[in-house]
Amino acid sequence: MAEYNLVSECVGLITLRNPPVNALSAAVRQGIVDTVQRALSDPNVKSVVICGQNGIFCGGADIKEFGSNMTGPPLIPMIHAIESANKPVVAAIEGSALGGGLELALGCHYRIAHSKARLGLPEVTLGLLPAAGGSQRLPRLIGVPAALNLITTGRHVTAAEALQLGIVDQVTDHNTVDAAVKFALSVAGRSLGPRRISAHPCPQQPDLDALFEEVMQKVRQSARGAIAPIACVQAVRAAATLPYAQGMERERELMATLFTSGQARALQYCFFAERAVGRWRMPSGARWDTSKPRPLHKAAVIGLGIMGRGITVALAQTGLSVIAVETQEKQLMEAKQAISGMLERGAKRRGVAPALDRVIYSQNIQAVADVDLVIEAVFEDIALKTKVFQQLSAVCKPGTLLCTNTSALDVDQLASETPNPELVVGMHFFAPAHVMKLLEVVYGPRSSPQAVATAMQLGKKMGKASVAVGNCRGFVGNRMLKPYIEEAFFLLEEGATPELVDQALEEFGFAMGVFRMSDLSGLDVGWRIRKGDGLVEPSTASGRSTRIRQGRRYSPLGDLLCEEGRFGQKTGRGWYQYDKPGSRVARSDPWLHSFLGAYRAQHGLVARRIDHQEVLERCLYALINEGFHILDDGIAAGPEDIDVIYVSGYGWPRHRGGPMFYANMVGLAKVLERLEHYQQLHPEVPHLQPSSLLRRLVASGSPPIHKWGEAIKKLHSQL
Ligand SMILES: C[C@H](O)[C@H](C)C(=O)SCCNC(=O)CCNC(=O)[C@H](O)C(C)(C)COP(=O)([O-])OP(=O)([O-])OC[C@H]1O[C@@H](n2cnc3c(N)ncnc32)[C@H](O)[C@@H]1OP(=O)([O-])[O-]
Repeated sequence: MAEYNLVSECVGLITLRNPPVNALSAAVRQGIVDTVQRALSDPNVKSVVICGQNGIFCGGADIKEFGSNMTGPPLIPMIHAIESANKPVVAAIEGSALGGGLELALGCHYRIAHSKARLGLPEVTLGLLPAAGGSQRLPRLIGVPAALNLITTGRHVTAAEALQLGIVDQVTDHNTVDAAVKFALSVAGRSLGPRRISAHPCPQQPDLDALFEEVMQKVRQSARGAIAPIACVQAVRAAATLPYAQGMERERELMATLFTSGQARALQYCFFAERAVGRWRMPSGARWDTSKPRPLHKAAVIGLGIMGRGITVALAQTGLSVIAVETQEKQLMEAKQAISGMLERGAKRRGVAPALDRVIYSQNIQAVADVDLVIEAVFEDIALKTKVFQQLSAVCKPGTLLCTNTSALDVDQLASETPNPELVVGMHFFAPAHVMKLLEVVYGPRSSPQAVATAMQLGKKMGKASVAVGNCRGFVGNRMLKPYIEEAFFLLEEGATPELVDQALEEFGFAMGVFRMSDLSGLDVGWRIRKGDGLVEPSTASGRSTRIRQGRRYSPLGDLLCEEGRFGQKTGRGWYQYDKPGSRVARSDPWLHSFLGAYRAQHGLVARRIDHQEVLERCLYALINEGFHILDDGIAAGPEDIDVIYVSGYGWPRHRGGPMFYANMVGLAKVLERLEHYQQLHPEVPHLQPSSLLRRLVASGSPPIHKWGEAIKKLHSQL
């Protein structure tokens, strides 16, 4: 809907009305066509202002309409009508002007933005490109390099940067609509030819071919198989090399290749999934809109190792004052330096003053007596964490929320060490904690809805993708990672190499394959956990280590490498070799290949040819199958929770939607059939046994992902 008013006697004011972001739905588009027509045909009107209600200009095309037949007036002629108008049209930009919203503003003759506004063409993040003239008008307005950067990254720019780039004509700290109306009055009657961007020639670039070649190479590399960024470069190239009308035709052709693509559906699914996980529910029925978070003024972090330092920075950047506790003096001093450095760098990036005084350091746990929330981040040892929780229960004021950053230990066991288990939740951060987007908020059977609500709200304030999950071994992310890693080990036993497995996964879209990732995080981390589980056995006299443990197939390959001191990057040797300890460039290691050969010979294993398809099926379907178990256990509220966890914390390629969405795309029957196939070949591998939920979904005709709810009685999915 678009509302029309005559203001200041001769300015037609058009207000977009479609809460919450004034998306350009069919009704809004019709409203704009009608109101622009009305303004242009009203002789009293000398100029026009377009604005959005509720302090937001326009969030772009209505993404919810993409899945259905589009009705209503198309965007391109609507914007052309504005650009070719014979009266000046001024866009009053508050809040956001994104995608079709910015394209609408680029069709206007002038743009006035509030200093807090954000502008951008983020279509590439939805698997699309700016298809309402944005890929043709923006390069003409701000030049090819700047337009290429905005369109291929989809990043939002501040009003200040938009002014500097030439996207907007004026920035105001005051009422934007008033400023726009005043501006519109001042330009009434001026010639509009020079203000029609589509008529501008595209600023020529010296050596245009070289520029596009360089950008295309960079984009192909970072895209990791995503097709939209490539199409974005091709669309801007059309703007730089073709007349406007032909460029628009090229934009339309390229958009047609993207609009119905699986990648676009995956990326738009991620967009809505990231918003759905904020509307969390617990098996008890407690939910986001019935549980009031507790106000937080002061927080504390116990243990200032790598994780504790990152968590302290993330907390301080929300505006909270933080007590950072580390009992070891040397560790405390080093932490203080590291944290100050991270705060300064973060502040510089955000153009704000570093909040160094917001963090108070102490060696004494007594210092946290009056905080509202504590996050414990000490070494991953149950005995040590138990002691800390007992100390906190004695020191903290009544009602203080006690959170643990454990990545695998039992949150409810820690809760039972305190007089108020309802105040205990897990807040599982990912390294580096002030950078990584994902936060698993882990509730135990006794965690109160208020504790979960408070942790989820704090996660949102920290800019995290916060997902509420139930307490179980490895929670969601690490629990699914286990079968994925085990399958990778088994593939090595059967003839694969780390290079082959990693290449298959990286071509699929992962930033890093499982073995390069293992070298980065350190092989000793998993070794310590396997030791804790009683899985690691000393090599037998014959040097042959058993490959069945606790009744199932087990590959000791990782243990054997650790026994050799090969912990990965940190020791310069792991599944790959590195120039020196700490360097990051992985190179094939002949030692590792001969070690694998010897290992197979020792165990009477005959290497066979393994292709990328098998690597993907075994590693990804094992992980997905565990996802179905997690849904059936009610540990994750819905497939979107699992997918947001994997996309924002485990490097699952966003243009593949996430493990559960991918399974839906591949076809549940296919996933089931392949799991059954591999389970027959490897009966001693329980995680290949298809989950009963997967069987139920296939038996009920493989319903689309948003309908999985019915099959999972416990599910409280929202899609
Ligand atoms: C032709 C043209 O070239 C092409 C093809 C296009 O134009 S493609 C479209 C391009 N536009 C975008 O990529 C911008 C997408 N939106 C955003 O980035 C953000 O929303 C925001 C504008 C910066 C506000 O952030 P927020 O944090 O204040 O609120 P929110 O929680 O995010 O959103 C609040 C609610 O609004 C919903 N919503 C937001 N933008 C929407 C959109 N464009 N269409 C439909 N719904 C939208 C969202 O799902 C949520 O719903 P619910 O969960 O409450 O039910």
